[in-house]
Amino acid sequence: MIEFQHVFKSYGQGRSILADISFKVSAGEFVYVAGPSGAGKSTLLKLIGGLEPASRGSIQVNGQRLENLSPRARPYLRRAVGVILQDTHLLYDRSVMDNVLLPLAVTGLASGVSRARARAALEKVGLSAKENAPPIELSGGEQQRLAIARAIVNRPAILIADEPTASLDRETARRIMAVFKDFNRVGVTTVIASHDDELMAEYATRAFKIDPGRFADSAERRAPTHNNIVTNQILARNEPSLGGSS
Ligand SMILES: Nc1ncnc2c1ncn2[C@@H]1O[C@H](COP(=O)(O)OP(=O)(O)OP(=O)(O)O)[C@@H](O)[C@H]1O
Repeated sequence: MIEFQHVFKSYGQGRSILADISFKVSAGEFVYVAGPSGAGKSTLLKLIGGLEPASRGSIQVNGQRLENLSPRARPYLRRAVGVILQDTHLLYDRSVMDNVLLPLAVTGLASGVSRARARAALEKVGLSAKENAPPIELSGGEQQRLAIARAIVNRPAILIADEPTASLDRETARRIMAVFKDFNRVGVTTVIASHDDELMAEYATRAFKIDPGRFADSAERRAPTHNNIVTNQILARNEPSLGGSS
């Protein structure tokens, strides 16, 4: 579903943020990416979402190689990967409904179909009652749920989220994670960047730990070579949902 092979990333002429990263995420997994501030978690998510190009190496997402993706294939990638960035980029001068309709605007769906889909997305995140409100009237947790609704309205195969619980209290954070888990249960491959190991351990099936310094991937038993340690740890408590018992 997601495969990185010897991926390097630097911005401009700067140092490598990610160096020789290789990993695979299978369909239906729930992975979280950990690591200290500046380690490159957001960068990793942006590479998966095709929002930043790799400097070297090969990235495959949902069957497509990103390094030679044609401009025509780009919208399909956008639809296959739902993205929730740290700054949710909500449109504060539009309604909740309009925010969720936005990604559907380019799909050519009839407006009735789009509205029905947007309603279904809002229902899934528990925001049906707020569809006419402006996002500014929503709490932090509700705004995060709106960002999730907007990310899943195109029914992506993969959902990536950057620190979606960062500024939320424990109970609200758990509610957000439960929303992600619900989507993951129906097969959406989920990758979340987070500092919150304890919370993530409750939901994720695997942890990638990026440590700027050296590189190793314990699951593949590789010797440390380059700049980043990616400890790839299976979280035994949470079985992958696809093909699993739940
Ligand atoms: N667009 C950019 N241009 C130049 N440098 C960047 C850019 N985006 C990120 N960086 C740099 O890349 C490094 C990794 O940043 P990134 O945001 O990926 O880390 P992070 O692990 O997500 O950090 P945090 O936990 O603080 O969000 C940082 O040194 C950052 O300054």
